[in-house]
Amino acid sequence: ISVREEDEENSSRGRDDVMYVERCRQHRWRCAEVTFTCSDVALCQRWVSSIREQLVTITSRPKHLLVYINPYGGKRQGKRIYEQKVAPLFAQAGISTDVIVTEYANHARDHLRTEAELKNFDGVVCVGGDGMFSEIIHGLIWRTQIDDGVDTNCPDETLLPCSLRIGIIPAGSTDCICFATVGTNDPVTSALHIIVGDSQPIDVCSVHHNNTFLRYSVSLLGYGFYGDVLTDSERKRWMGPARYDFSGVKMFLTHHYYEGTVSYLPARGIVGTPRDATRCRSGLAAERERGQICLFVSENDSEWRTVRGKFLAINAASMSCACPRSPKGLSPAAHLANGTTDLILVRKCSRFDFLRHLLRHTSKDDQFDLTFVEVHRVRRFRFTPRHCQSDSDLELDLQESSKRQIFSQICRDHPACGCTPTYSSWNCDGEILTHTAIDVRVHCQLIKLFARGIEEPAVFEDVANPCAI
Ligand SMILES: CCCCCCCCCCCCC/C=C/[C@@H](O)[C@H](COP(=O)(O)O)NC(=O)CCCCC
Ligand SMILES: Nc1ncnc2c1ncn2[C@@H]1O[C@H](COP(=O)(O)OP(=O)(O)O)[C@@H](O)[C@H]1O
Ligand SMILES: [Ca+2]
Repeated sequence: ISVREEDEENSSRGRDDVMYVERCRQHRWRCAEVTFTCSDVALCQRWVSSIREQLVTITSRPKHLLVYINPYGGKRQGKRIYEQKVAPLFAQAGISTDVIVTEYANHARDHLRTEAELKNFDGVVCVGGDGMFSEIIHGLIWRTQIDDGVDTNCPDETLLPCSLRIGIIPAGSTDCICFATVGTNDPVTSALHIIVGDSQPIDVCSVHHNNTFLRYSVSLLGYGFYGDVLTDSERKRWMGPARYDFSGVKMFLTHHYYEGTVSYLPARGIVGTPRDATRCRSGLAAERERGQICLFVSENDSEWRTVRGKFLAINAASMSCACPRSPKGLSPAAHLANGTTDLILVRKCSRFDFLRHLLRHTSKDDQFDLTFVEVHRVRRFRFTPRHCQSDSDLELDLQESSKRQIFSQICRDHPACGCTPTYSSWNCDGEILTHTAIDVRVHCQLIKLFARGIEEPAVFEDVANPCAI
């Protein structure tokens, strides 16, 4: 990280402190320090300047960063986390910063779009949750495309990759993007990945409706269960991150399903499937694989497939979506940068079966090994909700609605009738998208993070010497 020369008064000895990264348990990194002493002061100074020269030659390390802090997300600790845990490390590593504490939603996005002097910086740091990260990528992607005249309303346009890397200091409620790319939600670990200049490309989904751009997504696009949990939880922000647990149980009990048509373009010519036991991990082999995968991407190699039905959840996971609530994620084998998203369709089933599926997100069991769940690795997909139901469907639904009466009391939106609403909304990286009919396309490696993907535990876990956490 850095080297510091110590003055020892009335002593002819030289002394310097070297700060370095030490790996700890569960993917955490810590800043450790070692002191070198030497009887020859001049030799000691040569050590210091030699280490400093070596550090300067590592060009991937950022020197100037633009930092956005969301003071409102998570437990509202973003500012404190940055000032107490991150800023001192940046200062020690000789990184200068411009810090903006946001004053309203979309402040960071709009500042990046219109004001920020991006040429002055080597990267952007986001202090907040997935929603704050979403603001940053919307600003950066927009800025990159506008500079080159790309029409972002056209879903078929090839988007230009953003050159600035983004660092995430987790200070939100789920922080799934940080967890799924670093392996832990720990501000110090994230700061150290930024300091050492890590780089991890990430796929981005564009979401359109009728040739109009709606949003970008990098982690979860979820309709049905996760859309409903998000909508309900936003009304309970005062609860902090616990709002998701409350709304999760509530939406599980209400058991809404939604009818519609999903069409998708299966990913051809890629290594792996969503049912693999292997995981996306950092390292040279994975990097080579990633490079190849994006070279061979072609939508023309595949044919559209269509699935109609009643769904409790339609989830597209462009990364594993691992987070503390679900350590292996919604799609444990999903890759960070292979140009695909894992489309998970959970058909209407009993509450008991849906609970079995949900609980498997939190255990080692396979959440896809159920008759009502299917998963496809895709490059593109569309969803269209069904507007009106046939008479026979209505009759079946009437029979079911009597069973639902007992649960309807807890559903504020539909307190009396026990009916299921026709539409859900999309959960797009934790932001509500009210358009239901959408066209989604994956853009391979559109952005880069100051991260390296999750390291294999065997690489670094020294059981004999775990550092204190
Ligand atoms: C009835 C028991 C339910 C148990 C379900 C456990 C499964 C949890 C899977 C969580 C996947 C989360 C995917 C990540 C989404 C985030 O982008 C989003 C916003 O994050 P942030 O802005 O940092 O808050 N978080 C969510 O949508 C929360 C979903 C929680 C669902 C219980
Ligand atoms: N200063 C602010 N005041 C209010 N909302 C903000 C502010 N800055 C950012 N936001 C918005 O806060 C929302 C939640 O932020 P996020 O970082 O996702 O936290 P959480 O993980 O708790 O949801 C996002 O929609 C983001 O756009
Ligand atoms: Ca959020």
